Amino acid sequence: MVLAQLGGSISRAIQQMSNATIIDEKVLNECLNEITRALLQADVQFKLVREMQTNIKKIVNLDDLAAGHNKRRIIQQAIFNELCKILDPGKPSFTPKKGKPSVIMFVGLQGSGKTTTCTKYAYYHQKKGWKPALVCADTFRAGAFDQLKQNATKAKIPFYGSYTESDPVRIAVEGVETFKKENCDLIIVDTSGRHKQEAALFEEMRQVSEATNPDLVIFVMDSSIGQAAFDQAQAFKQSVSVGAVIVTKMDGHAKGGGALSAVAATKSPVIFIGTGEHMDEFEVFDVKPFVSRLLGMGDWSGFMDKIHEVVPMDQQPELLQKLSEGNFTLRIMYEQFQNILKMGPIGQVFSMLPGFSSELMPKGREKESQAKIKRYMTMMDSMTNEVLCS
Ligand SMILES: Nc1nc2c(ncn2[C@@H]2O[C@H](COP(=O)(O)OP(=O)(O)OP(=O)(O)O)[C@@H](O)[C@H]2O)c(=O)[nH]1
Repeated sequence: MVLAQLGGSISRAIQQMSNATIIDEKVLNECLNEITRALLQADVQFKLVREMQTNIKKIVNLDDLAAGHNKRRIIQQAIFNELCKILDPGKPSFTPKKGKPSVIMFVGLQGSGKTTTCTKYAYYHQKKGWKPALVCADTFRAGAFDQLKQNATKAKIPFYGSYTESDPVRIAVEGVETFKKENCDLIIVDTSGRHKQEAALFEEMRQVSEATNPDLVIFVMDSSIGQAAFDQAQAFKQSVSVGAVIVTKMDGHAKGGGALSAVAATKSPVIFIGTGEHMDEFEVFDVKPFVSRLLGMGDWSGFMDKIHEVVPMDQQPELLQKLSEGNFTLRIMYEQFQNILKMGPIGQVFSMLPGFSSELMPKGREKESQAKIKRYMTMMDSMTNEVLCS
């Protein structure tokens, strides 16, 4: 997973510090230097890393911490808070309201995944009862309209675009008007990919924004973006009022630190992440559970939600009752193994438990573990049948 290596390095630095008998200035500095190195290696912008280090040092004043204070926990919490601060500027993004038309404009660098993400965003809301529509204002890339049309048709979402009109402003305005008349409540405008060096394309984006007056501009960013991330993201923010970020390709193995910098540059929250090429590989983004899992600190609330999702409500009290009576049968064990498999990729589930960073369960090994559990299941299946039949 993206950023897994960074998470692993930070966790190791904290662990090494914990192993020290006394946590003094020297030990803290060593830990922070290690974290700084990891962040820089992962492509996080230098200025951001410096700021983070200064803030942590300000918060963790070892002289002021009375004996008996759990210094390790305080330092770990400070690192956690600083990473959260990068990903969440503290002000929520505009939230569209069902039944009331909202215009959402997608912008970003070339190939960042805008068109794919527009459809994912529309599909996600459509499943929740919204009436979304897609407008293709990308007249720059040949094939952009065809791609959007194909995605929209597959998801049964209405779309608007043109093969002949070359003015994206005109298409965007016409599309938005059309879908407002059709009472669509989420009108999504896809725009061309561009870099800050392309002044004319930036001016064009500004014009589309001015003409359609979007309620929210979403900056779509590829997680593998490197050192140039901060400046590019800042240029977008200065041209149009970016209000939220979606980070794509989180299923890859990119270093991901550039993405952290770019998020900081937009001063806007990450609202979703893309985790694959398919329409439903799209997740709501929550900062705290994400950073918690990244640092191997677990995500108990996410884990409990998963359990509630897979163990049917009516079976939960019965299961607890049996367990409290020490009544743990082969049948219960079998059913619980089945439930674990329903919880999704095993790596994702493990990363919710404290002590497991996603680096410890890389993608390749997830399949291996899932296969092992499946083999246990088959074994358990025949054992259960044998016991029940005898
Ligand atoms: N693995 C993975 N691939 C993705 C994800 N999101 C998009 N892609 C792929 O990234 C490539 C580029 O996506 P597009 O949606 O065409 O990107 P774009 O930003 O619209 O491209 P331009 O219009 O040229 O700027 C495609 O091959 C997508 O399938 C993701 O979350 N994970």
